[in-house]
Amino acid sequence: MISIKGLSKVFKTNSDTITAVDRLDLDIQDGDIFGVIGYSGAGKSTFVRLLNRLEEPSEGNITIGEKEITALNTNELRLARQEIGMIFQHFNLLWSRTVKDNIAFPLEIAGIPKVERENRVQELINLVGLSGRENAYPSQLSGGQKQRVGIARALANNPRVLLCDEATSALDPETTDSILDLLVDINEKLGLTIIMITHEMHVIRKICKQVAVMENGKIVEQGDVLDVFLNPKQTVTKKFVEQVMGNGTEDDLEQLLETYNQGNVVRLHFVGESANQALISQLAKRYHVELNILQGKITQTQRGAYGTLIVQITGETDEIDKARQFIADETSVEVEVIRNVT
Ligand SMILES: Nc1ncnc2c1ncn2[C@@H]1O[C@H](COP(=O)(O)OP(=O)(O)OP(=O)(O)O)[C@@H](O)[C@H]1O
Repeated sequence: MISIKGLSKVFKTNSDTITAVDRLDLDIQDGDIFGVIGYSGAGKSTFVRLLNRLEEPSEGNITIGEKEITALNTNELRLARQEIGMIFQHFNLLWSRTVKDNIAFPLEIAGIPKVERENRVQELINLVGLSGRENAYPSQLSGGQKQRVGIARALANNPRVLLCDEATSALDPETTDSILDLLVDINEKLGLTIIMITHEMHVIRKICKQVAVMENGKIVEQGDVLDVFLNPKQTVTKKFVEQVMGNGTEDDLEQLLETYNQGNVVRLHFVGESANQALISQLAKRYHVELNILQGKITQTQRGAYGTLIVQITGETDEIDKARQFIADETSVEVEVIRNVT
């Protein structure tokens, strides 16, 4: 577990004192993909850099596993950092070194013998999907490929924790998704803990299990991603949820019901359902009903699907009842009846 207690960072400039991280407490479970989201200036980068002491804390404790990171001397910290990999928004690669030499770099520093090093580099190249690009230079790679090199390099010494500071913010949406898929794959294969710093709710939605929302150096809301999506409490959290779900206002329901003036209309609430895509087609196959999706938005999280659909159901009453019963008995989707025609 990663345990953070009373962590603060105060920057003092000639004219100003800025508290970037403010008495922060947080526990992160081993093997988790933990997201920290916040707007620019919230203190996310400072927070993540405190975890491996790229920034020295002004106050507080950080414990990773059995090691109290904040109590280590310089030598101990150098060794501990081998267990904490990090990737960056702008990759931070060595431009004069090839892909394989970039990945070998932390192994050289750790004093790993040449043959072992070469084997490990090849293993990492395969893991991140860069076979065939071993001898390319960073300038010859796409953004996504550069981040793959960054990931391979961060994993070289088998870390227990991977810190990701806006790791996909410089990438287009498609490349972002492929890098996020790779991170999930690595989390599952290697079981390491991933901490993702981001300002994009899409990143949280797609891969995180837990999320903390940061504002003014503090964590203002925290929990299971699905719970936070379902029930955002703080204004800042609501804004982030709107990034992926819209503002939740439905078209005028009265008007919708007037336009579709036949049959039953239900609102289906998906709260972590795993088989949502199949649900509508299953209902249509199993029962003599016709289903017409009138409105709605479903989004996928690591904890399942979340969102609502407004669906018109036409057919014989007993078939409609059976279809509704099926949803209630066999799925976690909640059915709210908007119009009941008997
Ligand atoms: N080295 C520094 N010296 C002085 N102030 C700093 C320093 N680093 C960060 N800050 C200040 O600390 C606050 C938090 O910055 P930080 O970069 O951690 O936020 P962030 O949430 O990561 O935002 P961004 O995504 O824009 O980097 C900001 O007000 C910033 O100006």
